[in-house]
Parts: sequence; C-alpha cells; structure tokens
Amino acid sequence: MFPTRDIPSPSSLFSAYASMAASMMLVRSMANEIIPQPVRGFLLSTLRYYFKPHSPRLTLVIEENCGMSRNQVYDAAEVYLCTKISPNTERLKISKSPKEKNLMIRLEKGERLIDFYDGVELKWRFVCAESEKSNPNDSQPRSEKRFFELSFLKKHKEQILNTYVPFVLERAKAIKDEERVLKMYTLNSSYNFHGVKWESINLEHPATFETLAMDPELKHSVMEDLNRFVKRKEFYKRVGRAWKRGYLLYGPPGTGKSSLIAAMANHLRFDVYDLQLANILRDSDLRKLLLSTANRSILVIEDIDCSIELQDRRRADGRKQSDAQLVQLTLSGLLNFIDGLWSSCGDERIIVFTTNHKERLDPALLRPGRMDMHIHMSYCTSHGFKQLANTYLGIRGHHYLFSEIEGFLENTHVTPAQVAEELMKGDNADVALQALIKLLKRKNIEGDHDAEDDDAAAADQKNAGIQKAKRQKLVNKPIKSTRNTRAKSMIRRRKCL
Ligand SMILES: Nc1ncnc2c1ncn2[C@@H]1O[C@H](COP(=O)(O)OP(=O)(O)OP(=O)(O)O)[C@@H](O)[C@H]1O
Ligand SMILES: [Mg+2]
Repeated sequence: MFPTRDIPSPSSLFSAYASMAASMMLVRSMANEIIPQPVRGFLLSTLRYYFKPHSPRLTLVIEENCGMSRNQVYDAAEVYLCTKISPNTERLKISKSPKEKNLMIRLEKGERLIDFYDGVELKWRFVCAESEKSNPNDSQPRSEKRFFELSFLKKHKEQILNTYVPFVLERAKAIKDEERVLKMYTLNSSYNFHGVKWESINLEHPATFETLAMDPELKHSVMEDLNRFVKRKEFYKRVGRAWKRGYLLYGPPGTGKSSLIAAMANHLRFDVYDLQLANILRDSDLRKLLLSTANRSILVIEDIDCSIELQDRRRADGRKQSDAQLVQLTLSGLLNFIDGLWSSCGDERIIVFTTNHKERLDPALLRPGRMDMHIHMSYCTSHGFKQLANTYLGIRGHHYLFSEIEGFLENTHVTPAQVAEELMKGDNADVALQALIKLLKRKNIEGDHDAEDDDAAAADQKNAGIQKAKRQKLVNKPIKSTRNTRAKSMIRRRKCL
C-alpha cells in the first residue's frame, strides 16, 4: 500500500502562490538594491540571449553615414544593386542631373533583392526609417535614416565580409567610372594676382584605341602598360615609389599624339588636365595648379620643346633681364615638382609630354626613370591605313584600290591626319580612296625629303606661334589661345597642299 498524499485545497494553493510571489518581489527588490544597474542589465541580456530562439541568419546593417562622412559600403551597395534588379522588383527611383549622361536608377524604400555570390544566397533590403528625436519638444522635422540590410547564413560570415563586400566595392567603382562623364581641365585665360585656375569642360573626344591608327604591337604594349599600371597599387607601395607613370609621345604633327591621349583617358576613364605652360609665369603657380589636380587623372603637357625658358636651362643666363624677372618658371622646377611632392601626394597619376622634336628636348627630360615609356607616333603605315579605312569608310576586308595605296605608303610620308582628311571627302569608298591615291601620287613626286622639311617647318611654325603667345603674356596682353590654333591650321593647310 502506498501512503496517500494529501491533496492541497484551492485556498491553500492560492496562499502558497501569494507567498511565493511576495518572496519573489522581495528578492527582486533586494536584488534591485543589492545588484547595481549595469550588472543587472548585463545579467538580463545574457539570460535573454540564452533563452531566445536562435536564427541561423546574420544581418549586416549598412547605414548611409559613418559619423560625419559617407559610408563607402552604403554608396557602393546603392550602385551595385542597380545591376541586380529582378523582374520581381516593384518600385525604382530614377533621376538625371544635367551633367550626367545616363539615367540614374536606384532602389525605392522597402524593396528587396536577392543576389548570389559563389553559390551563397544574399538577401538585400533597402530601409528608410524616421530617426528618433533626441528631444521630443524639438520642432525640427524628424530626419530620415537610410540603410541597407544584408542577410545570409551565419556560416558564410567570413566569406561575405572578406570577399563579397570588397567585390561589391570594386564593382561599384567600375560602374561609376563607366557612368562618369570625363572632364578636360584647361587653364583659364585671365591672369590676375591669384594666378591661373583650372576650368573644366566635358571631355567628349571620341578617340579610342580601336579607332587609333598605330603600329599594332606598339598599341598593344601601350594598353598593356596602362592596364598594368592601374593594377599595381600594392607594387608601388611595396617598392616605395610614387604611383605615377610618365609617357613621352613624339612624332610629326598629325600622327595622333593628342588622339592617343584621348584614347588613354577614355580607356582608363581618367580626367585630363591640359597644362599649357605658356600660361604660367612662376613655379609657385605651377605648384598650386599641380596640387589642385585630382587622382586618377592624366596631366598633359603638349609641345614641351616649345618654350624658350623650358627648352634649355643653360640659356637662362643669357636671357634679357626683363624676361628673367617676369618668367620664373623653369624646367627643373617643373620636373622636381612632378618627381617629388606632386606625385607623392596623389595616386594613379599619369603624365604625358608631347613633342614634334624629341631631339630638341632637354636631356633632363629624357633621363631614364623620368618618362617611363617613349612612344613614337609615326607616318601612316599599311596597317594604319586599313584601320582608318575601316573607321572612316567601314571597309573591313579588302578593296581593289588597297594594293595600289599600300604600295605608295611603303615609300611616302603621309600622316594619319592627312589620310583621314582624304577619307572624309566622300561617303563613296571609291571616291575617297581615289582622292587618297591622288594625294599619295603628288607626295611621291614631291619626294620624301620635302615631306620631312615640311614637317620640320610645320612644327617650327607651331613653335613660333606658341613663343609669340608667350611673349604676349609677358607684356600682360590677354591672349585668346596660347596653343595658337591659327598656327596649327596653317600647318595643316600647308601639309595638305
Ligand atoms: N594615328 C591616328 N589614328 C587615327 N586618327 C588620327 C591619327 N593621327 C591623326 N589622326 C586624325 O588627325 C587629327 C589630328 O591628329 P592629332 O591632333 O592627334 O595629331 P598630333 O600628333 O597631336 O598633332 P600635333 O603634333 O600637331 O599636336 C585627329 O583628330 C584624328 O582625326
Ligand atoms: Mg597634338
């Protein structure tokens, strides 16, 4: 026989419960008194953590700002996610500012997206929430807090943080570069006591490596060189060199030096700073201008041989006193600054010098290590001609007039600019090619040596134009164009005759 237990009556149960609750309250109030607030908070959150059901997912919150500055991950996500818009997306925001080429498409608040990376599913959500007012009596409207939520299985945490997020940052940079309108900076013409300043316009030069007529191997090596340069951030850091690269482009007028610069800018999506030295009088102005150039840009100094002061430092002593007082810009000042401070306080800098006369350059410029690559832009070759015929006339294969033209090109000096001009003379390929043959025949009769004389004369004429512009500057006469476009068009006219 088992002993029978006494079954408690409801009234006894109630009194037991009441006394337990009272003792709990007593313990709690004692705990409140005994255990300090921070420790209590910690104990409660720990207990909550252990008794809460655990989710296998991790959510990263990517807020718009981090302190005073923008959160780069947020900006990158905004751009990157536009490429992931699915047919299920219901609302998108579009906008376009006057300076942008394309529509800007962004997610609308509350929209969700799914992305896959290396087989991992990633859920994105764009959230806009009104932020709490720190002071409820504040009459200011609540500000909006925007953030992305990125959730995925916890086991992928390392992979997402170490590879996916950097991947999103990199993709966004590439997308932004493609969307960006390139700028061309030139110097404003008014020289006052503040010196000269950069002014920008959109760079819409259509030249690309594809349309450029130049030796295919040389073209390939220039492209390779540029691609390697932009990828070598860590290399430059490791070897302790400034992340800059210099190119010297040389060759007769009309062989595509300026076109190559535009092709480089379009290829890398870099802005161009066209530094017309004739507009600068002092090293201090030059320094100011160089320091205000941005990273990921190409600094261009055209016709470097065309400035008396820069051409040969040894002549400086012989200069007239008045000129010496006014012109304080020196080649050494330029080179020292480019090699030193300027290149070390920026990243991904490219500098390009052009000249029609490499042999006239100061040896300081040609010293090894100064201009990393010397690129000779030469007269039109058979390959270059075919490239131009493709670009201008759309001829991809062979044409019955090609062999005659190629025969002439082997022993006639004609620049790609001259060939291009002939090919533009008609939409009809036969007419344009016949016009080119006529030019080649005439040049062939005149003889090569004349052509060379012509080039030298053309370059000298251009040089003289720039010198004149510089002298005008010295007597403080405002000049419209230091590059002397008139001189250039005269050169072209003469060369085309
Ligand atoms: N290699 C080339 N490939 C394609 N087009 C060319 C080439 N060279 C010249 N051209 C055509 O001729 C025009 C003038 O060429 P560009 O201004 O590039 O010559 P340049 O070498 O810079 O001359 P300069 O020494 O006078 O500054 C270009 O706008 C382009 O249309
Ligand atoms: Mg040029």
